[in-house]
Amino acid sequence: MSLQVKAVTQQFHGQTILDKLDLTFEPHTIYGLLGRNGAGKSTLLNIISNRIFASDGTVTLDDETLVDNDATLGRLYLMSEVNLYNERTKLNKLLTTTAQFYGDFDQAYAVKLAGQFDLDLNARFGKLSTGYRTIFKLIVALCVPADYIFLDEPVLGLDANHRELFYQALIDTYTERPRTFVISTHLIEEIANLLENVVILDQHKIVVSGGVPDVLAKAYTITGPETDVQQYTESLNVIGTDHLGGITAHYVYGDLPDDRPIPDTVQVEHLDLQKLFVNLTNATEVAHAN
Ligand SMILES: Nc1ncnc2c1ncn2[C@@H]1O[C@H](COP(=O)(O)OP(=O)(O)OP(=O)(O)O)[C@@H](O)[C@H]1O
Repeated sequence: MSLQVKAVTQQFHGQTILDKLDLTFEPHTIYGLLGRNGAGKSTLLNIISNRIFASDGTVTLDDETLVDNDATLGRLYLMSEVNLYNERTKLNKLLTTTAQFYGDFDQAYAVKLAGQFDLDLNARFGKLSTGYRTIFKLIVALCVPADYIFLDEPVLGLDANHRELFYQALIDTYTERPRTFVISTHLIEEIANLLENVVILDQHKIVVSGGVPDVLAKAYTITGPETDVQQYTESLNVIGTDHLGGITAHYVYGDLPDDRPIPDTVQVEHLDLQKLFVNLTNATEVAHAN
């Protein structure tokens, strides 16, 4: 069972936004979908959940197409910025309607989460603040019985306390009922510990895709005097550099050579996900690798 994106291309007004993307989302895994503003994350999620049609390529779930296939589409849920709800309808009613649509909707958990977030279910959707609109949509996303849940900017407008509450709820519900979550967010530091896999989009392509530990295992900071650092990182995949006082840092993505000793003056450490992301997607840097 997996969701496969094959050679998906999206063009808007002759401009390529996504260029022949190949991706597999495995069951029961939490993914981070990362990319700079305008990288095409929402476009990809909208294509996967059949809200827009790709210019080319296919998306399948267990080898079944998602286009005009309600049974397969029902196994997917996309929570996004778009408000699908009638402003005048009360939240209670919206939950009941959703429960009628999705047979196994976890109404009890929805009510419990609403309590934790201090969300009044008697309120009308249109009366909610930006943050509470997001909270309501998140609650629905965490309670639908879909196998693949796509969360596009799930913490938009949420204060720090509510973000913490959401991350905890995500872990709780995932532990209780494993399924796949694909989370698109710019708050990388906050979410890094939750992610099992990461996909990074840049320049219309996937530049990183894999398990977070595997990806970070080959992400390095090499620091020391400039000439020594330069000598050591020569011909390696240097994705960024920094200079602080007399110290130079080269950020490297890829395996380090076995046959090149690390000079005593040079320190090798691992990068965290955010630093790796920033360097990989920095427009001034050209070296990319998988
Ligand atoms: N319906 C559309 N018509 C024309 N261009 C579009 C359309 N939807 C998206 N785009 C363009 O496609 C590009 C990617 O947009 P998208 O919203 O997918 O990026 P994103 O990675 O989600 O960005 P952000 O992090 O800023 O939300 C942008 O340049 C955007 O202007």
